[in-house]
Formats: sequence, structure tokens, C-alpha cells
Amino acid sequence: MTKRYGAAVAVDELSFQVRPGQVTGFLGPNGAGKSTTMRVIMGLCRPTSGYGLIDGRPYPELERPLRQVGAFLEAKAVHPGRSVYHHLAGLAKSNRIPESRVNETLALVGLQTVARKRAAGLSLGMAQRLGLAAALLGNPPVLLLDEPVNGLDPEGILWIRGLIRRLADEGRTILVSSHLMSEMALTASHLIVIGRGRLLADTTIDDFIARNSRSFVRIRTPEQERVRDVLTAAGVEARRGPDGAIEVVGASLEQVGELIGRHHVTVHEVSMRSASLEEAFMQLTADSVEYRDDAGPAFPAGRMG
Ligand SMILES: Nc1ncnc2c1ncn2[C@@H]1O[C@H](COP(=O)(O)OP(=O)(O)OP(=O)(O)O)[C@@H](O)[C@H]1O
Repeated sequence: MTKRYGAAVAVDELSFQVRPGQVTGFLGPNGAGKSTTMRVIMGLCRPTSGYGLIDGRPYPELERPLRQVGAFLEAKAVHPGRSVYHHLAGLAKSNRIPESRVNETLALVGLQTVARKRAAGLSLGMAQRLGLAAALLGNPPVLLLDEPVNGLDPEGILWIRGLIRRLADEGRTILVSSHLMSEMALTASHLIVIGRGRLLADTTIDDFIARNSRSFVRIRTPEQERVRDVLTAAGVEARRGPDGAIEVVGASLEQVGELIGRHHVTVHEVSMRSASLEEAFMQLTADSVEYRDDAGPAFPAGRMG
């Protein structure tokens, strides 16, 4: 699939497949093209070239769309004066879904108590749940969820993670987008990573973790300059961590400890750490982030000897 807006390329020859029975995380920084891809799949905008198919067919050809695919894409256009119940009942009616499904779905997303409330009076979290209810109304085997945790409180986030996993365990095909690796690590078992509309990775979460978890030695010291000089003189690569601590890659904890001891410098901490998945994701997508802080490390990595 390719989607251009004038000269700008939102989705660039992107190709991937989402399989049933697992949660596939659709990960990419802001503006990477996740929403556009989902909108094309849902027939909400036309691709410049290529296609998005659901169960082998383009969206407009689906006979009973709401029963075949449910989508949660941004805040739904809900009539503000209509009640939660009537919003769903209207959708059910126009899609020939039995009205009994409305209460079932309200129970599924925990909105029974506000069924009579007008949509305009809903909190952000409740509006999110209503959007999800609309996606689940037709009990579809395929679900596309665009940043579903956005706007939810911690309890709501836990709830939705559980719901998504349960829906996948039932054998559904689930594509969930996020710009947070940490969120994906908790829900998805497969990952599609994109940046600037291009595919960067199509892999299992386990494989992504195995390939991207790097360890380093972390040093906290009041003698930054001296420690840096000692490391550089020994040909050890060092960089500045996000909190100002020194991070050493390519040397063991023992090597670093001995170097420090030999030169009698004061340290407050020398410990082994693993880079977070979030960092691995940021590194993978670094070249595809449009406006990144390109200040680089506070001091250059030294390599001598
Ligand atoms: N209707 C449009 N007209 C012009 N450009 C658009 C339009 N919709 C999206 N874009 C551009 O396409 C690119 C991809 O946007 P998209 O919303 O798909 O990304 P995203 O990965 O979903 O990001 P976010 O997490 O910020 O929503 C962006 O550069 C965006 O500005």
C-alpha cells in the first residue's frame, strides 16, 4: 500500500499481514502512517496504489461489514444528544444486528450504568469505551484499534489490555496501533514497526526483545571528567545516559570496576543495566522521526588504544 497526500508520502510501499489468534502491535512514532494505513483498510480513504484487504476482500465488498471487522479509529462521530444505548441501537439496526447485542456489548465494555446517559456527557475514558463498544457490536472476527489506550486512566488501561488479549485468545485477528513500545510489549505477541510510512520490522515480540536488548555498565560519579578520561584512555566507549550518568558499552562490569579502582576515582554507583525496549524502538525509528532532538551525546564516545 502507498498513500500520498500531494508530494507527501504517508504510507510508502508498506506490505504486511496480520494473523488470527494473536495481538499484532502496529508501532511507529507520531506521523509514521499508522492511522492512514488503518483508514485505507477500512475504506475511509483511497490508497494511491496497492490495497488493504480483510479476509481477502476490500472493505467495500464486505457484505456485513460491522460483523466482519470492527474498527476503533479516533474519537467516533457520536451525536452528542443521543444516549449511549441509542447510539449503539442505531448502529445495530442499520447493520441488521439484533438489539439484544447492545446490552451484551455495554456489559463487555463496562458501560451498563451509563447506558441512558447522553454521549455529550461522557468522560474521555467512557467515550473511548463507547468507541470500542461500536467496534465490538457486530462480534467481528477482525479488529483494528488505533491507539485504544489513549486517554484512559491506569485502571482503564489495565482493563483494555486484558480485553484485547481475551479477544485474541478467542481466535480473532487484532491489529492495535501505538507509539509506545512499552505498551506493545505488554499486549502484543507480534510487531509491525513502521517509520515514515515504511516497514522497519515485522517480527515476534520475543525476537524483537532478543535482538534489541543491549546491556551496558552504568556509572554515577561526582568526577565525571576523570572517569571519562580513564575510560577513554583504556579504549572503552562511553556515552551520557538520559539522567546524566555515564553508560559504557562493550566492557564488562569487572573491567570497568578494575579501571575505576586502579585510578582511585570516586563513584557512587557501578552497575549492569539493560537498555529498555523503548530505547530499542527509538533507535530503530530514529531516522524516521520527523522532528527529533538531534543534540547527540553530551560528550563524544572515545575509542583509543
Ligand atoms: N488528510 C491528510 N492530508 C495531508 N496529510 C495527511 C493527511 N492525513 C495524514 N497526513 C500525513 O500523513 C502522515 C502520516 O499520518 P498518520 O496520521 O497516518 O500517522 P500516525 O502514525 O497515525 O501518527 P499519529 O500517531 O500521530 O496519529 C503524517 O505526516 C500526516 O501529517
